[in-house]
Amino acid sequence: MVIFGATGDLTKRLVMPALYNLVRTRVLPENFALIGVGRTDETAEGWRDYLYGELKHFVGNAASESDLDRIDERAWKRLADRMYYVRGDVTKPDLYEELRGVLEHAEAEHQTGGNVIFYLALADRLFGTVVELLGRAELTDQKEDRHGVRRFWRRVVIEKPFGHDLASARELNTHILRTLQEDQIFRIDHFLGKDPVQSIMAFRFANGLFEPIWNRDRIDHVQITVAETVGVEQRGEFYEVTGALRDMVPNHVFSLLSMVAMEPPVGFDAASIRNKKAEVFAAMPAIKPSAAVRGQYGSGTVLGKTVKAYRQEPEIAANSDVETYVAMQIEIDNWRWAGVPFYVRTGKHMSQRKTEIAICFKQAPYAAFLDTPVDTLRPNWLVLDIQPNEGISLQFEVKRRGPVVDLAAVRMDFRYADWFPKERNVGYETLLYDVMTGDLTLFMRADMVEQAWRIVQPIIDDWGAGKADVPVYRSGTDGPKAADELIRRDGPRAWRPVGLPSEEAR
Ligand SMILES: NC(=O)C1=CN([C@@H]2O[C@H](COP(=O)(O)OP(=O)(O)OC[C@H]3O[C@@H](n4cnc5c(N)ncnc54)[C@H](OP(=O)(O)O)[C@@H]3O)[C@@H](O)[C@H]2O)C=CC1
Ligand SMILES: O=C1O[C@H](COP(=O)(O)O)[C@@H](O)[C@H](O)[C@H]1O
Repeated sequence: MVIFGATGDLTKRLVMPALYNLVRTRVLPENFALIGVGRTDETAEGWRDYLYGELKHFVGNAASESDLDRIDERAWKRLADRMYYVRGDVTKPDLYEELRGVLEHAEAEHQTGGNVIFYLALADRLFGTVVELLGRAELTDQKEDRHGVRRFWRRVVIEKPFGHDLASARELNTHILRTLQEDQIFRIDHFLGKDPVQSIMAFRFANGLFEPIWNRDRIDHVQITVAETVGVEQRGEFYEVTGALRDMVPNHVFSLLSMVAMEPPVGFDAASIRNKKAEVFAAMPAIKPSAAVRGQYGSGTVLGKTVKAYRQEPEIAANSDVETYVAMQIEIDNWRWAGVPFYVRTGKHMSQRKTEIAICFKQAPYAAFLDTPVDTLRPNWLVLDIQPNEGISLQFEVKRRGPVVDLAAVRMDFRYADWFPKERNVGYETLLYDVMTGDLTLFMRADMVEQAWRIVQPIIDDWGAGKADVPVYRSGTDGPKAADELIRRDGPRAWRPVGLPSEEAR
């Protein structure tokens, strides 16, 4: 594997810890090598030492507190012994000649068989250039024998954001497809590496119970929430040209939505699953600006800590109108979902970190209980908790104990932690493993990325026109008031509270 961007944040935070975990659990075979590329004047030894120092902070989800600082030295050594560093500028063709030499050395030394993953942990403006230069140096050519059987493969992992809008995403696809075949391209979305997200398909399609009610007959609406407590942190420069909509919606939020909304695939191969997800995107009309709301965090208190307003953060313009919160109503025009609104929202500096998909079922049509008007019955909620709690819960009505009929909403909970031992993983392990095995299921195809941008393009255009001020919401709250009005427009609906622990959220 060649990591372009070896000295960057993503490499230390996610890619290296995931590789280390794959080595530690012996998923990664011995015949591999890792080549880091960066502009920093560094040696292989210096690069290894730096990453070793960072590993303990990011290796994640330790089974117990005492495991947090503990690194399996033998596993680390297996990895470190196979690490190389190449200093160079990815926009300069000579780098790729030097890289070829190191790849040949690694192949001879570690019997890699010629298979190479190029991981583009770089700013998105460099994606097209790097792929083009890899191609010109013939490093993306795959070798087949005279019977057409592949002797070795070359794959490219591309980070997000994949484009800034529909036009740039199309342009980038056209650019990289001049060099690569679609099945060499792994457009990564780390939300799909999260176990509870992958589990959505198992929940829907491995149980006979839910699918018959998973449609417009029984479902009133769906809410998807990706609430964060973090602010823009040190990423001001990136965020000022990105904002919450581009950063989260056409990628992470739509990935969650497609898992919930897709039809059952005919098989569990990549093509079948990606086709079904692509059909969902194709059925989603472009979102009208009137169905979207944005906000920007002001100062406030998040988890007991006083925080600054977005406009006071480093590298942020004092008059910035970039959104840190977005909520919207989405339609899916197909047989299953016609008339069922999907409300999605995501924001920074909200009251609590919580990602959940909540499915609200239609209320019972009539109350058979004396003195219980039908409008006091609560709807059933099925909630898929993605993070930080991982689980699934179902809310329903029961009768309280006692002589009178008095109804109460209760919940049946499944928690991953109660059933399965906690694993030390950072979420990228599955995705990297899938790249190694050539499984494209969890990666976005060119047409899917373009559809996603098509759907949000009218909002990008409208907000980019700077016609209106961005409403400010207080940090530590659940977003701007306009979002509450958005969900109330078509019926007596309300957002589920973010601020309460999910155990209490009703
Ligand atoms: N950080 C994160 O948590 C996440 C990041 N991403 C995506 O991953 C990608 C990388 O992000 P991140 O790691 O945060 O960015 P950083 O700015 O931290 O790192 C950028 C890396 O690119 C290298 N680089 C930049 N220009 C060149 C060049 N011309 N030639 C060679 N190397 C170059 C830098 O090398 P040097 O410093 O040595 O110059 C550095 O290693 C982005 O697309 C981002 O959107 C996606 C999800 C999460
Ligand atoms: O890609 C991104 O995702 C993170 C949220 O990911 P999580 O796994 O920590 O929930 C988000 O903070 C960041 O802005 C965005 O670029």
